[in-house]
Amino acid sequence: MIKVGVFGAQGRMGSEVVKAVEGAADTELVAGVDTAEEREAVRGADVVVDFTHPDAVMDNLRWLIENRVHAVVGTTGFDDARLARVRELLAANPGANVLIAPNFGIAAVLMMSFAAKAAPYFESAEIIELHHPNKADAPSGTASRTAELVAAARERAGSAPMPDATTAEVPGARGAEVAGVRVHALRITGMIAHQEVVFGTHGETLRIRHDSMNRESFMPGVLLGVRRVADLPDRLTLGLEPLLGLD
Ligand SMILES: NC(=O)c1ccc[n+]([C@@H]2O[C@H](COP(=O)([O-])OP(=O)(O)OC[C@H]3O[C@@H](n4cnc5c(N)ncnc54)[C@H](O)[C@@H]3O)[C@@H](O)[C@H]2O)c1
Ligand SMILES: O=C(O)C1=N[C@H](C(=O)O)CCC1
Repeated sequence: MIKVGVFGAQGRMGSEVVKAVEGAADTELVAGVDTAEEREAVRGADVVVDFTHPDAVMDNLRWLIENRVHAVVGTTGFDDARLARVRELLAANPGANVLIAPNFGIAAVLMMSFAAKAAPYFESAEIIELHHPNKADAPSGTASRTAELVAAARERAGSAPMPDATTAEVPGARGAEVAGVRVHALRITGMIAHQEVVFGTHGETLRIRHDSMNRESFMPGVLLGVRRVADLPDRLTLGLEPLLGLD
């Protein structure tokens, strides 16, 4: 039995994780912790899953790493500075591995992988992400990672800069730029998590779309992370790709 704790247990994702951990045959819930509750409640857990808030996750990670508890992190908002801090904490404290994935949906991971594969074949690539309006961060972690993967694939292929004649712009009309790729974030009541990567070249376009219809959709990926995090070859793993044989 893998002993699991959940940070953000009262939240939209955390409450699904609690159900998934309780429902799986090989995992056992030690405790769910939410705001203002004591992290000590998860002591004894082999793995803690964090779906909290970008403002909370770094201190949670520090606590887990210092206490040698493996971490499976779905909370978004990671940038290079945050990742450098996590590496620093891991270097100073033996014992715990960390898996941070911006999206635990298996189909979402495939969508990112397919987008990276397609990227060198098109002049233009832009990303539209659509989420529920309670989301704190924009653009989404998934969109940022997709932009980075697309940019890296284009760079490896020696792609020319994307054409764009815009000289007059209402601020924001062309979206945000992440690794040189335009990202457009929509916040729409009734939606959960959706993304379309739009590619174009002369006479042809390709749109790669992913839709999460509910939050259960993330649970197979979360449980995969819980089962594998302790044995991952690197102390810090980014994305579910290596666990799916995709990188
Ligand atoms: N990686 C993925 O597949 C994936 C999927 C969905 C959401 N997310 C991300 O997960 C995060 C949470 O999303 P959500 O929709 O569940 O949000 P939510 O607001 O519904 O839930 C977050 C919960 O965390 C709690 N919380 C805040 N600070 C805390 C702390 N210090 N300790 C313990 N609990 C704390 C809040 O009270 C809340 O109950 C966001 O960053 C979101 O982008 C990632
Ligand atoms: O609901 C959210 O918030 C989600 N966040 C992740 C992101 O930022 O990419 C994944 C999808 C759901």
